[in-house]
Amino acid sequence: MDKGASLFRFHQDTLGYAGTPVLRELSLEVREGDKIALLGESGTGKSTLLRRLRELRPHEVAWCPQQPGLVPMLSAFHNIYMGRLERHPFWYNLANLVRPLARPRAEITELASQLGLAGQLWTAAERLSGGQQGRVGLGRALYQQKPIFIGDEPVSALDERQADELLRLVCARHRTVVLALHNVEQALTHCTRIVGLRQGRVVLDAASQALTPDQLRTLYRSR
Ligand SMILES: Nc1ncnc2c1ncn2[C@@H]1O[C@H](COP(=O)(O)OP(=O)(O)OP(=O)(O)O)[C@@H](O)[C@H]1O
Repeated sequence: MDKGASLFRFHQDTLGYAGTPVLRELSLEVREGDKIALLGESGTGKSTLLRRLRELRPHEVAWCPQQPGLVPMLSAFHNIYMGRLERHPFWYNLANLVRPLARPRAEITELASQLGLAGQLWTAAERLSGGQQGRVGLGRALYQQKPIFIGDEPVSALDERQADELLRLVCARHRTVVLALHNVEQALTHCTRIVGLRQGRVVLDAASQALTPDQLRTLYRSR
């Protein structure tokens, strides 16, 4: 299969915060068509890398952060709609806030049913369960309709069946996907490439088909 165009390329780079390095000697290339799972212990730098990817191509990235950051008083519908706020003029967004317009209403109703949120579309975010809030956050990222999906543990609040369904949806709707995950089976099932981090360094970068869950679990073993 042809390799897609290069989207992100790091060569011996350091990523971190205000002079504090988190990822060291980072060499990594992400190409169009990649479906990458980032694995590694908590605190090893997965979110730091994902944030950097988003900063590098802000207009092409559908961003699903670890904390969905929903507006508590607004409905699931309106929180999902916020994924496209910037695409519309102020008056359109205001009109849609007061009385949802036909087009976004149809689009978001359809998306909400794929997310298993059909019955919660008009419920305020603050009245949803943690898993439902996570799905609204995911819906907002999907509604952005950008070619690259970057998700920071986007299904961590969901049960296995829902997580599998939604990861399938994410991968079907985006050519390029980079996800921080903790579940090695989910990573191998849904992603074609695994990047493993340990103590701020890339220690694994291989095709999923060449790997087993046990090999991936070693990323979480203390040495
Ligand atoms: N905004 C920030 N300012 C300074 N340091 C930060 C900031 N965000 C994260 N860090 C530090 O960077 C390191 C890596 O954090 P990061 O969130 O990238 O890890 P992670 O692998 O995504 O962890 P988790 O699986 O728990 O989400 C940690 O030591 C963390 O304290």
